[in-house]
Amino acid sequence: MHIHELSLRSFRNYDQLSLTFDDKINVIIGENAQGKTNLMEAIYVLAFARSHRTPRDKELIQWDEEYGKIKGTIYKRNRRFPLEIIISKKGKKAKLNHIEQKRLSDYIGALNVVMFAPEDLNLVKGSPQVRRRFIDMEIGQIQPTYIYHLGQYQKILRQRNHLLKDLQRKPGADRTMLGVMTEQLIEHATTIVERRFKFLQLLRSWAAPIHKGISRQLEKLEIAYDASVRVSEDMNLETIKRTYTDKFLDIESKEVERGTTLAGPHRDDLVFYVNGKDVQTYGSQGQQRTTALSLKLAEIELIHSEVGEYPILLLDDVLSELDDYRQSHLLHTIQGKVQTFVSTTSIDGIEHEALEQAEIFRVSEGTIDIEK
Ligand SMILES: Nc1ncnc2c1ncn2[C@@H]1O[C@H](COP(=O)(O)OP(=O)(O)OP(=O)(O)O)[C@@H](O)[C@H]1O
Repeated sequence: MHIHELSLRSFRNYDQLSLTFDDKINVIIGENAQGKTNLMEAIYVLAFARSHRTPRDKELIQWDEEYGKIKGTIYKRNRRFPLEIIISKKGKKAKLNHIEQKRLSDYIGALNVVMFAPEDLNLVKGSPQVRRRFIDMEIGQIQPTYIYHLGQYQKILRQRNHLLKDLQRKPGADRTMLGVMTEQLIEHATTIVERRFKFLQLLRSWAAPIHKGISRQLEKLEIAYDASVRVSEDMNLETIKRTYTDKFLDIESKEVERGTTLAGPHRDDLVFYVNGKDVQTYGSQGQQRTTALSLKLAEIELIHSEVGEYPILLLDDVLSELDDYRQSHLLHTIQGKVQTFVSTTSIDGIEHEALEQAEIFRVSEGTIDIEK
């Protein structure tokens, strides 16, 4: 799939912008703070109806404006799809084929995007939240109903935590409502966990051979799910549910005492092992980077196998962070098959034949000129 046209209105530092892109490689060059990441972000928001760098949609609207708009035309399975996101101070609207989608889960998934930015190199070293977000975003774009379960789970989790805080103050109060909420929480939690397990199996099957290739056959990558409730990948949904129910019965008093939910997918994590050793603890910076790169490349292949088309790849200022070997591995892998956007302050350090045919866009203070 690829984005053919993109137009922005009052989005970040872009007043008005209209561009058409090459279906292979597009390079966005500019000094710092000119709008490179903002352009990448616009494509990301067009795919996910949310930003990768802020949870506050309002920040996306150009200062002093009432609303911001991103419009794009994408081609997927040789069909043309117009997409549109309108962000106002009151909320946002997502339109697919000019029709507003009431539920974001009906919108997300039309455009598949893989973003690779310097902060993704933190996937291994960073907090569990970074890894949960990674897995959630990826499952969400190939299985939009996952987003629905995740949204419901988070809503019930907030209400349940609120109730647990109340019970913490009045431990003798009636707990009927807590039971009802726990049941609802388990319903969504178990679906989330079961889908994460299935996704992990796929991710592993792609990431392990890719990692082996990048490490010149020297490293074996394994990925484990670190669950806060003792569930395992060989369990079916029924068994996962039973295990969850037992766990929550077990920890009820402790949860009331602490005033918060102590187990569930919001507390789970991923662990990466290279040659049997936990990369987060024992891996060198190079091994951690190779792991992050393998996961990103695996994501591209996984989306291709599930959706039938390659996603769009956004490389935001990340090429210069990779050494020549990893850079060239990445560019070689995507060459000719993945529409890619590369942002950089200078193209000098990036020497690869893939970039020779690229369309070059120069960004300066929120305006873009095309250079051939
Ligand atoms: N809502 C907004 N309205 C107007 N301008 C904004 C808004 N949000 C951010 N900006 C401006 O956008 C610019 C930053 O753009 P961007 O993050 O795309 O930089 P960049 O070109 O990627 O730079 P770097 O190479 O430093 O990452 C800053 O000048 C910032 O003040």
